[in-house]
Amino acid sequence: MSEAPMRQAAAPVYAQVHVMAQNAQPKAGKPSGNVQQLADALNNLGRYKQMGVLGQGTFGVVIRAVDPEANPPQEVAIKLLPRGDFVKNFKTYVQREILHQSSLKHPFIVCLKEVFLTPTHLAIAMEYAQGGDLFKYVLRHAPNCRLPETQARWIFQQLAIGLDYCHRRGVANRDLKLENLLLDRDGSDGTRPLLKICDFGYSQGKHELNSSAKTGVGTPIYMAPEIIYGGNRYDAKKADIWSCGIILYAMLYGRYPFNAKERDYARKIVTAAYVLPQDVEVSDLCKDLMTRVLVADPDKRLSMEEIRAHPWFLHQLPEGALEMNSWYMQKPPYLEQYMARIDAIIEQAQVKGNPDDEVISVCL
Ligand SMILES: Nc1ncnc2c1ncn2[C@@H]1O[C@H](COP(=O)(O)OP(=O)(O)OP(=O)(O)O)[C@@H](O)[C@H]1O
Repeated sequence: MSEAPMRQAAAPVYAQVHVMAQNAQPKAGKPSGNVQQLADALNNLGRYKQMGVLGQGTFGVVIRAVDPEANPPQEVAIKLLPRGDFVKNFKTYVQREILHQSSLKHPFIVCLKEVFLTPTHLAIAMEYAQGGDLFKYVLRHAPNCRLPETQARWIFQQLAIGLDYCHRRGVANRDLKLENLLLDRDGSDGTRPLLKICDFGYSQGKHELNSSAKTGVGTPIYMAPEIIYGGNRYDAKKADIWSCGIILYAMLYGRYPFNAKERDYARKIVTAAYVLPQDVEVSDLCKDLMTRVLVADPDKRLSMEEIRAHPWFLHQLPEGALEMNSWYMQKPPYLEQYMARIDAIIEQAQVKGNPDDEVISVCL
């Protein structure tokens, strides 16, 4: 058996940033997660009211807060990155996260609301997804950590539609995984959660997509064969589609198709040597789609268009879902007008602030 049990995926690998992270973190100071320190940082803004800490990722602490000035008051999630060396060392990551994600306005993508600078932190306020991440959602389906096929299809449909929109906008995510897919509710009341793709820190933008990607990015067990194989020239959109196949597999079987603990797991990914467990009942149509997505050769892998035309994908797809991206594409990317101000904030975030500095902010 080569499949792996459901464990939190290892941190993403980003050939340059990852090495930098390892070298720079002690000096730059990883966010401590100290609640009082975070509260102080927010008090300087005097607008958001902190409600608790949601978690800490590789690049920052995320807190839950309320915007009391919104009508009605609105819950938000705020990612806090310490000002100074930290932002300086991870400037590319920070720029990608803010610039790419703020150009994406879609119901299946976490919406960035405001970027602001406190004396201590660069803060990114975004839509709060109260259902948590898909990894935990799948784990809650005890005892097997598997979603019923209809539920997995609903999530996959949203993922494909959200990702299709990103790709049409010229953005490839490059770190799609269960942990980076959030849900607007936990579904415990029987309603179907809406998916929210988040974390665009490793994404590739329009200007970069015209040429192929040059940096091997992603989380190992979700990484496409062409990245592992060569790593220096690949189509990031096709690599995203592979990751969707891994996500679908994990939702259905409650395990991953490849086991990063095995010595030859990289070879298995490169040759797409995975098995479909026989102990789980999955329809033939679903297996047909999954095995045509998890194809080692990116040229033979299903394209987004082909996925969207596949009968398993189309089954029980809500009316109008196929057309919704054309509608969202009509909305002009408003980003240009904010670009200079966002750049200025990121520039300023590379130096530490003073306690009496005025808070600078851009609403997106
Ligand atoms: N908009 C949001 N709504 C609700 N929870 C969120 C939101 N954004 C992030 N979180 C949660 O906050 C925690 C930290 O998120 P973050 O994106 O910084 O790191 P990560 O995805 O866990 O790690 P990494 O950046 O290393 O991949 C995670 O548990 C994540 O689910």
